[in-house]
Amino acid sequence: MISKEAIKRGYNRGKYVVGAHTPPAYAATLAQTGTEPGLQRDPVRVSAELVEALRGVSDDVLTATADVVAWTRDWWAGSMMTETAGKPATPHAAIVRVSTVEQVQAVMRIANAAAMPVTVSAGRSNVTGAALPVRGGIVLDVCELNRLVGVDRESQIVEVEAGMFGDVFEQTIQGEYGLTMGHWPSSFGISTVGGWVACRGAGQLSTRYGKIEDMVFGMDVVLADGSLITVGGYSRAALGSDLQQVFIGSEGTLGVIVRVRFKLHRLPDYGRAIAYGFKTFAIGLEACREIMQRGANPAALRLYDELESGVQFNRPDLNVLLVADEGARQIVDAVMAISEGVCEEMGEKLDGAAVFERWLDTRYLTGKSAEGFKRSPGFVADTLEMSGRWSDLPEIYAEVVNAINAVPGTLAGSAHQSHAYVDGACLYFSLRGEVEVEMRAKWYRQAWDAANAVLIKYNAALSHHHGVGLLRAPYMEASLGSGFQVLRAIKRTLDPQNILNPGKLGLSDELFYDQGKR
Ligand SMILES: Cc1cc2nc3c(=O)[nH]c(=O)nc-3n(C[C@H](O)[C@H](O)[C@H](O)COP(=O)(O)OP(=O)(O)OC[C@H]3O[C@@H](n4cnc5c(N)ncnc54)[C@H](O)[C@@H]3O)c2cc1C
Repeated sequence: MISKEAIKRGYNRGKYVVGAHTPPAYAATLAQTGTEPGLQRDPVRVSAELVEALRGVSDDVLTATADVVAWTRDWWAGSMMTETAGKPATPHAAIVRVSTVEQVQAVMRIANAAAMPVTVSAGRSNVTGAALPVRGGIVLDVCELNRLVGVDRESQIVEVEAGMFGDVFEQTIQGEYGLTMGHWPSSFGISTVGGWVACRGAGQLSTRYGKIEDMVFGMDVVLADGSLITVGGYSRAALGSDLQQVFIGSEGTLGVIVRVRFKLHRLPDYGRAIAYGFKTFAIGLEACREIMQRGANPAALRLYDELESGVQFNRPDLNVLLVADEGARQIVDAVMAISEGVCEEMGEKLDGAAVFERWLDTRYLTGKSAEGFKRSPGFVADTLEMSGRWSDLPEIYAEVVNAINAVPGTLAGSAHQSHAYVDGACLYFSLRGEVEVEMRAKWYRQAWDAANAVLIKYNAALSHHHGVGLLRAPYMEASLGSGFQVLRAIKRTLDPQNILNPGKLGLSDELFYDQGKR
């Protein structure tokens, strides 16, 4: 019912590009293309000879600066700040477009032989700079690698190529098979299924259907040397470490995901929603914890702090909680009975139908973190989603909001709880600042440094679903501690020349190329 509704109402009121990258709003305001890179270091140029070789094995190769700027633009605030200041993030690269697995393999063989960096690019809806070719080289665009391979109806498993966009994917499995994956990120129309896996994403109904790492049954990956491997493929297994999980969330640094097999669910017709208000965010969190720990898992369990409750539901006096579920009637009714029982003990009943309708109507509009604030040239808005234990979350909420608000130039920090588990939850913070245009990057980094210092202190996960990219790279070693060396070792083994998306996940951007060996 909530899943059906997403397709029925459409993404961003239909204002987006279907089946290809949708540019962020600021792109329409740019008068001209700069050529000096804002975020590239010593970019590797692709020689004319190599371009010819790539043309021979792909559908298209684009090298004109204006094309490269347009085809590497993403949704990260960092890219926006540099490009609107006259320096596009990554103007030097060759965009190589492919539509078959064999082409991906052929491109990787050529790149591997030349020790040429390759950055996989899909919907480019990431908000971390993850798909920016910071060392130049090849940008491998997989958006045309987008066929639905087939469905095993009995096992409810779909096989799909990585570049299919989320709206097309769900429309197809709902319309043709009466199934849903239940993965509903706020970017579902502008992101691809491969991008979901590569970033370890989460959808709005994750409390019932799980996060993307719970949904992948198996997948095929092309490695740095062009070889094709298959990982996963079992309901559960005891075959040593789970190799599939190594590639989920690897952000294009370990291989190119080319085909994914996902678990599906029957498309529900039944759903219900309730809403309650709480005096403090901490009490609201307590209610969420109780609901989860009493065994209920409503598809959406979302608690908004006062600032966001004011903007979203016109209730700045309360912390509004929406509990919504879909599925078999008996299960949904039981989940709602448990949830209602908890909320009655701690909160004030609100008009559930009105809160639910407002959420359904606005949840897929882009630019929500800026809502309620006046935009100006010096205005920057961004979001920070993390996860922590229930026992730490009230302090984390208060300390992160205080830390953001203490940075000069901040307009406001706020948060909602967006994904809940038995042991903890994801808090999704919004940060907005307004400073002199040339001070935006400084304000931005100070705000992120301040918030991450709190998260590292509590040993919380710095990201719950947006991933690392360039944005969180500086904090990765401090966050993962002694485990970080394992990530480095895996990277060295799978990609000894460091050609796959160098400089991301906090890993080195040093190339074999730099050592004068080519
Ligand atoms: C308005 C908005 C709302 C958002 N809401 C959510 C949300 O609710 N939940 C959520 O999880 N995220 C959300 N995001 C973030 C973003 O949409 C996700 O990270 C998404 O999964 C990225 O997919 P993409 O196809 O756009 O990938 P890209 O941005 O093109 O790439 C992201 C990273 O994945 C790598 N990659 C992409 N495809 C492959 C592949 N086939 N093989 C190997 N590596 C690959 C790239 O190299 C890059 O490192 C939101 C973003 C926006 C702009």
